[in-house]
Amino acid sequence: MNYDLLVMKFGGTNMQDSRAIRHSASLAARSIRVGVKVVVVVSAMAGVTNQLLKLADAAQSGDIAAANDEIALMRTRHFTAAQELGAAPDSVTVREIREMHETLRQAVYGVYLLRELTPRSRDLIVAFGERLSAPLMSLALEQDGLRAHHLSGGEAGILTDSHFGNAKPMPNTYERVRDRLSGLLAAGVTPVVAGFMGETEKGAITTLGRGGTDFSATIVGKALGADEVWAWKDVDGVMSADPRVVKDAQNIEVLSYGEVMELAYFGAKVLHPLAVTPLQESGIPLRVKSAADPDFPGTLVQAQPRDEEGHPVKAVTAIRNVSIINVSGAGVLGIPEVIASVFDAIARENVTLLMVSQSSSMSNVSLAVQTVDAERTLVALRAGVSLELKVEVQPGVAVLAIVGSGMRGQKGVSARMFTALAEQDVNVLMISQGSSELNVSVAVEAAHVDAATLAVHRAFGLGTAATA
Ligand SMILES: Nc1ncnc2c1ncn2[C@@H]1O[C@H](COP(=O)(O)OP(=O)(O)O)[C@@H](O)[C@H]1O
Ligand SMILES: N[C@@H](CC(=O)OP(=O)(O)O)C(=O)O
Repeated sequence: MNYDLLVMKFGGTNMQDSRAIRHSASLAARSIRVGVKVVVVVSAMAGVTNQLLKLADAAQSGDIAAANDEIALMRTRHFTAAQELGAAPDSVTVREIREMHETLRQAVYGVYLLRELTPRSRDLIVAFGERLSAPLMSLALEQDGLRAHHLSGGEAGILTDSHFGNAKPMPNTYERVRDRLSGLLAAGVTPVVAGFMGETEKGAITTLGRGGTDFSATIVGKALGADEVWAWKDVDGVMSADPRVVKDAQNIEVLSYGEVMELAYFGAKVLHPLAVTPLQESGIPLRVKSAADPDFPGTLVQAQPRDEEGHPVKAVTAIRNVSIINVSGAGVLGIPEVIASVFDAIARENVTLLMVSQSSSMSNVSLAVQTVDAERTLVALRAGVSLELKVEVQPGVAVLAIVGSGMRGQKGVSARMFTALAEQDVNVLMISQGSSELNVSVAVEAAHVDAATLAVHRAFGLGTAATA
């Protein structure tokens, strides 16, 4: 296919050191050399986001020495990469990286002085990962003989709400991105955008949620009306299960936007859950591609699903670190106001509910939430609902989901899943099926999640072993 404009996203693994960055730049250069305009969107070097979160926590708890040690390690890593990519010690890139580390150090010192880490200051600190890797990608493209210019998310026009840590693009983002990037592209310059981040109307830095660089790339893709958005990964594409858990997981050739959203929501770390949302209206395809095997087609994500007769399920995914919160109280829960107070309390805390189920006797409601959210959900419920209700938490749970549009109207799919789980002696704690019939999810004990994933993957004939 002849492309005019592509957006290419490179994740942490593809930015992890100078060798990976050089290779990623060469993948963009392959297309640019044949006349395709490319916008590159980059993540932080692998591990840097976690390091930034850790050092911010250290500063907040008063351990500024530990925070500074981490900053020093990060600085060495970025300088080494710049040097290996050919930057001279007095070059603009090295100076820029030095200045950014200095600003980071000051921001972290502020957190230490105040012993306060707000979602706003955490975003400012954590976005340095992407701001620091963008100049490295520009450098690599320039070393490849191309013209490049790097920009922060805000400079690229990504304007968000002030939901720090999980910000969403504002409607006028798309126009702004077009304004900021079209001129560069027309002048033959490749824009390199720092992913994962945007800024509010007032210029405060925000982040789009973990894994948010995929989302940045699709925002840019929509803004520019790109032919496709390519997310380069360290896997072949979106697979039938996490390849770290299921060795014979297979690449899925085509998925619909809806299927990919379900997969990401239910734990497939390969894409950000909202990544496809900017593409839905325009129908721009997203391709997940292997950086190690660039000619392999990977996974095409588009509006229409592609279903194969006899294969209703396309993938199995799992969310680990889940807790179930049980709300019980015979008689009281049947009263609509009481149920409303349960959901009101949760909505106020902005907690994502992974699963909800209510017993038909109306004596019990079970809610599955991420374990990180369990404590505040519990506190909110105990404070916000009738004293007659008992609220208890059960940690150590995982949610397993099967996804595929071919399940719609098919009988026996859940039965197959439950048989596979029963044969593995896995106890099912909760069950839920969305009315869209794109997924069936179950809560199981966390200790059984890998065995359960393998068994369900096998039961639906998803592995290479099954198709060989
Ligand atoms: N269904 C799946 N298909 C592909 N990869 C998956 C799936 N589930 C989990 N993963 C994991 O997601 C990783 C890729 O996502 P991520 O590391 O965020 O990519 P990147 O940082 O390169 O953008 C893979 O290494 C793989 O272990
Ligand atoms: N660096 C951010 C954003 C991101 O998208 O990273 P990656 O593409 O490496 O998953 C994170 O770790 O969440």
